[in-house]
Amino acid sequence: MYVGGRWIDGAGRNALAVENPADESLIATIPEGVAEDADVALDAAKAAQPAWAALPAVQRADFVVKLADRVAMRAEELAQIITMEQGKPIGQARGEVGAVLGFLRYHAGNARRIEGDIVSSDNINEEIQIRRHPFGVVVALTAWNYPAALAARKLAPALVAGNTVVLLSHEVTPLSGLFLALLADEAGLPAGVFNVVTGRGPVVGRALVQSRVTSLVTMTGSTRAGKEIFATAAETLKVLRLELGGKAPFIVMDDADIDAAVEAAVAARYTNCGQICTCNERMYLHRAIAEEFLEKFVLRSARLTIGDPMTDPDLGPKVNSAEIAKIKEIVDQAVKAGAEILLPGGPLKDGAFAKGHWYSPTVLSVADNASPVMQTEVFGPVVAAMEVESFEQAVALANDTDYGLSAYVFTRDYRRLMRTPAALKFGEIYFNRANGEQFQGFHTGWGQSGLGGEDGKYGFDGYLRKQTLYLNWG
Ligand SMILES: NC(=O)C1=CN([C@@H]2O[C@H](COP(=O)(O)OP(=O)(O)OC[C@H]3O[C@@H](n4cnc5c(N)ncnc54)[C@H](O)[C@@H]3O)[C@@H](O)[C@H]2O)C=CC1
Ligand SMILES: O=C(O)[C@@H](O)[C@@H]1OC[C@H](O)[C@H]1O
Repeated sequence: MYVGGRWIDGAGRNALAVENPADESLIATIPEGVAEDADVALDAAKAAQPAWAALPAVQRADFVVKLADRVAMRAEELAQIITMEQGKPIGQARGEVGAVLGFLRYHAGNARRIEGDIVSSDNINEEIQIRRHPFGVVVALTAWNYPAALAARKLAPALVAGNTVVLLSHEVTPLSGLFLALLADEAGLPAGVFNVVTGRGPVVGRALVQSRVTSLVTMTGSTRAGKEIFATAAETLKVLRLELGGKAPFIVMDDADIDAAVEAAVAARYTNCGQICTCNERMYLHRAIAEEFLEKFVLRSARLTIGDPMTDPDLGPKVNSAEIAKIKEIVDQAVKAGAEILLPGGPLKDGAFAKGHWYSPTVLSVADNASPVMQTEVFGPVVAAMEVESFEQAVALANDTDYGLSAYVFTRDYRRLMRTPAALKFGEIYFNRANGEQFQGFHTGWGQSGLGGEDGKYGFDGYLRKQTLYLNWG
């Protein structure tokens, strides 16, 4: 762990194994942190925060840019760490490093945009000012699907805003976060400004959320864990930013460019082996184009390459065996409930796949939106399609979910396109394109997909609290 500018070897703690999901080999062990580790890290962050906040914002941003420069210098090492611990194909891991750089550099650019307001008062000789301040100590909890990018997405705005940070690097993929700490150390970040602890969410994560030292918790992960964190945070009324699960609908209408829709549906389902919160999780296809779309989609899915992620295939392994078991269960339940199998796919266990966590692209067709595969987040290379009669039916079925993160709509009808934002209850909608947020956007989940939102000016503003001054000189 990296606390107060020093490396702590975790002596006296249990060791947690870090596995390479491609071959199940042991690549590292990390300390299984306990509540005391959380407290020590929070104290270091608290001690460092006043001096950090006192720096002009551009000087804080300079440190963040130096960190970005170190990431750029050692980009290939970080990409290989990501692939080894998480399993995404190396080309996609390089893309994740690009996202780390983007988050760091974008938010460094916000340093000169921390502003306030002067508002007219109802009283004579009085002015109202609204100021922005950092919260203090921010706790960052990340998912395993983008272990480096998700950490940078929180770290960069938090630091530029004047907060200090304690990151719990997910126990399944802890090495990327620890490597970022190493690079931050090389970049000369002052001690205690960025701290990284390891261990399990319900133990060290819970202690981080519970502590009175923590002012704000920013978490990306499952809706289940988000609810636990919400409950824990209630005791001390913490400010929360939760980026949770999704069940994105992919709507293709009769007037869509079918080939473009197929390509986007493939990218949005299978990138990172389907392990993205914005992935295409269920498809609603207008009956006039459903047959053509599915024929092409199944063909493209069947042709995707799967194998050793270091050789940069289309799909690497899933992150662990629990995830394989979870997906298999969803597919089994869906088939029991009447789903038709269009591409059997399923777990791979033989030959080159004897070791590792492999799941081949699987496509189903369903007639009932209540099917488990249309309601439960898969987070893997499995997708089901359902025929619809109209745009209105597609929207109603898409909205029939507790989630509200992202949605896809393929249509060339301008009227439909303009009606969609008010009709679909999702925080992020992709029209006529595949997934992939931009740094200046706002990644935000509605419903049980979270609260808060990240990126862009609104994401940055989330790391600043407001203070109102009534200045009377009467
Ligand atoms: N909306 C979004 O931006 C994204 C959402 N996700 C969602 O994340 C999920 C997969 O990620 P996982 O790593 O399995 O998430 P997870 O929910 O298991 O863990 C997320 C983080 O929360 C911590 N944590 C877990 N339980 C905790 C507790 N009781 N108290 C405090 N901390 C706790 C974990 O240690 C980890 O750091 C999927 O559902 C996916 O949709 C993933 C990426 C992006
Ligand atoms: O969190 C996700 O799964 C996505 O938002 C993903 O995370 C980092 C990448 O830049 C995003 O596409």
